[in-house]
Amino acid sequence: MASLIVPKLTTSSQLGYQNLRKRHSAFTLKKTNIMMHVVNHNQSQMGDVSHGLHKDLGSLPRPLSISDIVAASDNRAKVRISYKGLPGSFSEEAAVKAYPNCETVSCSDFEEAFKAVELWLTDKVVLPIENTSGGSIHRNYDLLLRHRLHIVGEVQLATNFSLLALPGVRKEYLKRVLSHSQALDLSDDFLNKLGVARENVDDTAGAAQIVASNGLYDTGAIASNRAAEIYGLCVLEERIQDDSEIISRYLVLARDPIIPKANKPFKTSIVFTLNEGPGVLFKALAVFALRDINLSKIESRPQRNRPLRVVDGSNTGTAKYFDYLFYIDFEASMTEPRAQTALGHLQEFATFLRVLGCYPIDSTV
Ligand SMILES: O=C(O)C(=O)C[C@]1(C(=O)O)C=C[C@@H](O)C=C1
Repeated sequence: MASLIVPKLTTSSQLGYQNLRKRHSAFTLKKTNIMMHVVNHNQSQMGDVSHGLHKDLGSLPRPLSISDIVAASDNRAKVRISYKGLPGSFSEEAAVKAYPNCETVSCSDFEEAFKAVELWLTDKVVLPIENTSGGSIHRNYDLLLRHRLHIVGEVQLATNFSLLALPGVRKEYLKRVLSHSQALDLSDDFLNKLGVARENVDDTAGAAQIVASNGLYDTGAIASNRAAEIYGLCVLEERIQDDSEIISRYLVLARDPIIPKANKPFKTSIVFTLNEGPGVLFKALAVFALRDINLSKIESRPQRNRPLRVVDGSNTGTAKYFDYLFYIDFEASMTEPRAQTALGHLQEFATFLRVLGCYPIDSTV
């Protein structure tokens, strides 16, 4: 029987995590506040010691504790959200859609964006997980398991790509186009007709930023209209993607899970492993069907730390099977008895089971 893993809160004394980009002054300021809190606290304690131990102990500053940090973050007016990319990227737009008054914190990769939450530098991280044209972003499924954050929300966003260039540049001047690899792939027909070279960069907004800051008159960028505004580029053509409509789905993760409410439809995401055998996956899926619980997504990923399972069959000899992790999203809240019994049932034969989060369904685009 699998044990249900209740993820632990990850805290750290590494508040001086230095690698995050400091483009947002508000973020740097807040970060400095936390740092200063720690530094001031230590300095005043040292001052007391140097003047002898005559002071009333009650008046000495208390050591900083986790509750101070929690209180500090609760008092902040704005939620801080880390994301991979530059301002103007689609991930940032997803963060703003979910939390319109948030402070967004740009990070150079997903690991950094996750670490920012784990080190209490930001409150949440936004992670693209799938889109209707490109499918699942597999690497990001792996991140869900590698980190101990909880999914607290999902965001669906219409993703429309535009061709951007410096003011005065016309399409026929362009020799190459920069963008995120997926944005280039999903605009394949348009780029073929344009007959330009393609170059991958980290994110769509990064492409716009490179064109603008280097004054590249022969280079276009595929990015959003918002990125055009931010980096002072012109929109040469809108909605250049091959599929007329692309919807991207992002997950929002935080250190603590949320308590599901009854007034909204909720979804639960889980990951589990199974033993080899006939019909085991069928049985796993049946625990939901039996309780009339709709599954909205199923994904499998290799178990990278143990990719092959060796099974010794008495008649068939030794066999090696690929070993998988199964990720499932089902449309029920963890507060519902049918969801709890379904997971209890699954635990009877799953070899590992973890609830990644329970969160309100986003049905808006
Ligand atoms: O490059 C960006 O703007 C991103 O945010 C990356 C992102 C996304 O996460 O939505 C953008 C568009 C692509 O379709 C794939 C990835």
